[in-house]
Amino acid sequence: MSPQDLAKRQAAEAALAYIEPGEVLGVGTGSTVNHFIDLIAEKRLVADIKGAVSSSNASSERLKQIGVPVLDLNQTGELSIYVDGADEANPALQLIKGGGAALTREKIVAAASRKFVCIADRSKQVDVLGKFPLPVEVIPMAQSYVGRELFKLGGKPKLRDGVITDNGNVIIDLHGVAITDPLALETTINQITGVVCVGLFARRPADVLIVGSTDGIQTITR
Ligand SMILES: O=C[C@H](O)[C@H](O)[C@H](O)COP(=O)(O)O
Repeated sequence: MSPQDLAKRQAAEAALAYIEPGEVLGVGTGSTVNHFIDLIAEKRLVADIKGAVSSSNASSERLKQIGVPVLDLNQTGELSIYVDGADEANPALQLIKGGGAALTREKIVAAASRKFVCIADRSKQVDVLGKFPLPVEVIPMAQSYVGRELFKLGGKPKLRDGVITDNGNVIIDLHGVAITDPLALETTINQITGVVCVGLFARRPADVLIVGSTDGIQTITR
């Protein structure tokens, strides 16, 4: 396992402590979350979990494989805990997410959860968000229009080739914008017609960030 992968696994392992027995768990998407799902099985915690609401078809499949029932958010009500990774996190625990194209469902599950526990390796920590291209999920017929509107914001919008989201939409990645005011940019992009969701989690940041590294675990709480 690479040092980065090991760091992701360490963060994922620390997040197991947030699982509330008998509760429905929110589960995100990505390689760090895959460690979290695998660890639930390895540490024999499956029976503790009533079920999970998942943010992607990929995570749903992985959860079912280890025997965790995947539930419909419309049937569960508010969730106590949501565990997910991130592409970037700033000191206010605002995030860029969507490198795996799951941003919309991730934002929905995060919004419907009381506590959002974000797990990451140290490479994801930044002072200013925006080195990682900002993913925007867009209704396919609006992709050219939205691209032109995003261009006006000063960055370089690029269609993510060959990617269709679980919701049947496309992803435009906005490159080269240093996000000094995440709340304002989230609002601006949300208001572009044809945008389904922007992968900027400023209005709903993480509540806890667990960072894994070769030096060990660091837990940051908002
Ligand atoms: O759409 C994907 C998600 O936002 C992921 O949580 C994010 O891309 C981080 O993924 P990873 O854990 O693979 O670095």
